[in-house]
Amino acid sequence: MVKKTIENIVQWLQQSAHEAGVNGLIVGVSGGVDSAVVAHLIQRAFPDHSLGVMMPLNSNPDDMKHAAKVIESSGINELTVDLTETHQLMYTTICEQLKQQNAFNENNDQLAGANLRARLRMSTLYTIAAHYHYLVVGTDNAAEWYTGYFTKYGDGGVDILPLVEFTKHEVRELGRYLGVPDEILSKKPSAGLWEGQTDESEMGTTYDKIDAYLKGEKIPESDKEIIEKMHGRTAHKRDPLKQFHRSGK
Ligand SMILES: Nc1ncnc2c1ncn2[C@@H]1O[C@H](COP(=O)(O)OP(=O)(O)OC[C@H]2O[C@@H]([n+]3cccc(C(=O)O)c3)[C@H](O)[C@@H]2O)[C@@H](O)[C@H]1O
Ligand SMILES: Nc1ncnc2c1ncn2[C@@H]1O[C@H](COP(=O)(O)OP(=O)(O)OP(=O)(O)O)[C@@H](O)[C@H]1O
Ligand SMILES: [Mg+2]
Repeated sequence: MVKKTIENIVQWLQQSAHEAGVNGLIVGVSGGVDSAVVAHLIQRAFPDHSLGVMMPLNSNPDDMKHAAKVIESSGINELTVDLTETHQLMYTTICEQLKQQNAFNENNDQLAGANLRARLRMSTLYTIAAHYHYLVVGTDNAAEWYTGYFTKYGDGGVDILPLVEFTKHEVRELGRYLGVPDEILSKKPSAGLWEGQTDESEMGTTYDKIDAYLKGEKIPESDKEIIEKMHGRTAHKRDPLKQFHRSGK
């Protein structure tokens, strides 16, 4: 069953690239399980034309060690671009201007800086992809997609999304079959956007609950409320065309 699913995704990746007329595929490799699975899948689809990019940015050294393990376990080609200085320079330059205008908002500082990280990674991937003539592959799974737990035009700014129908549990199953190292399969999901961040503590619910809810199973009312609130608030991320002004002319 998992074998067939993987064959289908690999075929779909090959077809997507051929239809787009590109030579191969690229993904950001964070040391987390979602990008680990995507790295293994794109390597299977394009053994000689797949690239994993590690983009440390004040990153937890363990995450970058895990990312290096994924490069090894998948056999994907690798590139590293350290974005620490770029981010610092860009964010402080912007904040200096905001402070001069009295518009710097302390409450939104952490999230604004965090989302800039995700958007710098997106820009880096597209710049590299243009040189290689590759498509940018995203890593969002069904739980992240439904809850909108990603940065619009950051990690959400991609060309194709092979895992968008799979729950977090299913992504781990795919990873186990593909040979993703155990320590990556069992680690706590984190966006790594600030120190100590974990997805579940930020969201206030768990992937197990979101997965169960997406499968139509019963979950506590309080978790359902959190999930539906996130879903509603992030509709604009899943369908940006909805935000276009239409005059009817
Ligand atoms: N109704 C509406 N119509 C059109 N646009 C709307 C809108 N409401 C907000 N917006 C726009 O959207 C922006 C908010 O969305 P966005 O910029 O995405 O930011 P936001 O959703 O506030 O934050 C991103 C979330 O995703 C998490 N994340 C990010 C990256 C990676 C991962 C991970 O799991 O690895 C997780 C991150 O920790 C955070 O909780 C607003 O600033 C506004 O510009
Ligand atoms: N340091 C990084 N280097 C390269 N890519 C990164 C880095 N941090 C995040 N990304 C990209 O952003 C994506 C979104 O991060 P996310 O945390 O949702 O996925 P993950 O780290 O692969 O898995 P998990 O959700 O289990 O942590 C990653 O899959 C990866 O493609
Ligand atoms: Mg992560």
